[in-house]
Amino acid sequence: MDQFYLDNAALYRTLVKALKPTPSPNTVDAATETTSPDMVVGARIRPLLGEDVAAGFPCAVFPRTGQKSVVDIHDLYNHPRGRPILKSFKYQVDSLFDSQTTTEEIYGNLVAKLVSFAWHGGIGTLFAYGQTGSGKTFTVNRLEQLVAGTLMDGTLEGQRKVYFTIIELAGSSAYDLLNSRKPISILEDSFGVTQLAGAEEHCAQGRAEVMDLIERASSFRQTAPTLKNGASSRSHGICRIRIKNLSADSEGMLYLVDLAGSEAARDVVAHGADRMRETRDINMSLSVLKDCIRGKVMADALELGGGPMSKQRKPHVPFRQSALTKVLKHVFDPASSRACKTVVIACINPSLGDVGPSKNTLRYAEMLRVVRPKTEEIQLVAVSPPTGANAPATDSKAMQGQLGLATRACSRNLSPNDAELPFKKRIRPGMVVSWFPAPEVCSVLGLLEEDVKLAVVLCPAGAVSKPVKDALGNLVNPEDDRHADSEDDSADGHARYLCALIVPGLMARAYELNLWRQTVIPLGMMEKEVILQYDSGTRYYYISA
Ligand SMILES: Nc1ncnc2c1ncn2[C@@H]1O[C@H](COP(=O)(O)OP(=O)(O)OP(=O)(O)O)[C@@H](O)[C@H]1O
Repeated sequence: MDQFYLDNAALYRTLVKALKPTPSPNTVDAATETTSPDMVVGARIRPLLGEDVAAGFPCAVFPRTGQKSVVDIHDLYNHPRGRPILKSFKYQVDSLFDSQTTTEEIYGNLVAKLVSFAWHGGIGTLFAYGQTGSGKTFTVNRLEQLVAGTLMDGTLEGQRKVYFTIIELAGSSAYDLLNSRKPISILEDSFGVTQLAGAEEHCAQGRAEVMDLIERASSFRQTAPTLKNGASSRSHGICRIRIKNLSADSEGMLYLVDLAGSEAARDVVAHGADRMRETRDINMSLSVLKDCIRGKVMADALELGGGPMSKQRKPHVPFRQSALTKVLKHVFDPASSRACKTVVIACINPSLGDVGPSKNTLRYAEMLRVVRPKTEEIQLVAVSPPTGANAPATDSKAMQGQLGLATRACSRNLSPNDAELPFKKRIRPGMVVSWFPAPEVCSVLGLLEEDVKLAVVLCPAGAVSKPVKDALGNLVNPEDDRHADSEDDSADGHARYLCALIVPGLMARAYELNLWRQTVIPLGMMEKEVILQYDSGTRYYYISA
């Protein structure tokens, strides 16, 4: 894929330059959205580094002018019958920091509030998330120093004792970075409190001592180089600061978490089975973290609204499923009555060479924002460049190879010849279609009228000779459908297909497949083929074209 981007870098620049930045009328400004005040999702775009520029990769990530906290990513896709085309993807966060923003400004905007919250007895947590080489360690290291400065310089009101513990989690193992990387254990005591057994807690006496601790921990952080970043962290780094108020006998907590890089599969290919396993573990723990953050924020929102209604399920917060979330039990346990505030900074490498992971990082960031679903709209802008006699020919086979994993995680039919036929002539199992059910069908199926209706084709309805019921006990293929002759019917548009519903996820542009919610859809009700791409980080599908 890198070679494809490099070969087409000049075309990419031309296409991006020709784009007209028209703000979408459907875009919701972050300021007008209803998100949890206790959960802020920011994104930091790092500058293009000398090595990115030297490699020839253009910038692919652009903060949108005129729309606060919206970022566009323009990606280049191979086209089977012409030159590559540009597609644009829009992401919304709560606070966006461009490549000129300093860590000091980010501290002032997002982190200083967490410090004062923890100083007054709350639990503040900061996560830096992002693909490898995107600037997580760069950001967290400096933030640790700034936090330490504030805590130690005496400007905060009152007297506190401040204790530092800095650990590293690699898979299910944990190490004390302030004690020569000695192995420690994560245990739950009989009161249900997570203990870092064996880790030393340092009572900080002054600013210089804390800076020294931070420096020491950072030099012990285990790293193994990836293709992308020569000094990559393949582990989660957690700085825990306990702030004890002796006069009130209470304590606050501040966690600064430098998450392991979400490494792209293509980088792993060059390494061995151990690295594959390591990457799988990291991705798993990041996925559990996402479920915990969302679950906790939603549980808090329900609590504030007077508890779950009779039909609402209490959100599940699976904090016991990974070592990382076990350590952060204070933050996630729904049974905990402690006040929590969380800030996530999604770190982005703006290079076109890293555009896939950047999209994943921003999708993950969007997943963490708990926005009311009714304000969410599908917003995907596909921009086709002009084609002409001078358009370079592309080798579609070579391109499929370059697309590699992305293509396999996609609902697209891999036979390029089929693309010539109208979609109704090439219906196949696994094809995703948009359709337009009548309002009464929507209400039976529990679909909202304003949502885009998607379904995946399973088989011709006539292929199922027995009655089929969905998980709710509803018959989905009545007698008429079972005897339909799909060959003849397809000619006049009367064929019917057994399909499973694809329904909107909890955030904008995300969908989930409900295989258990089946229905029969007549060909005439199908509108067009829709290509979905699966994102393993968020475990949702996204419309790709
Ligand atoms: N805002 C920035 N300004 C200048 N350089 C930056 C910035 N952010 C990151 N860098 C540089 O980018 C490189 C990668 O950054 P860093 O090591 O922090 O990435 P990372 O996301 O922690 O990667 P990994 O997950 O592999 O550990 C480093 O050389 C760092 O100095």
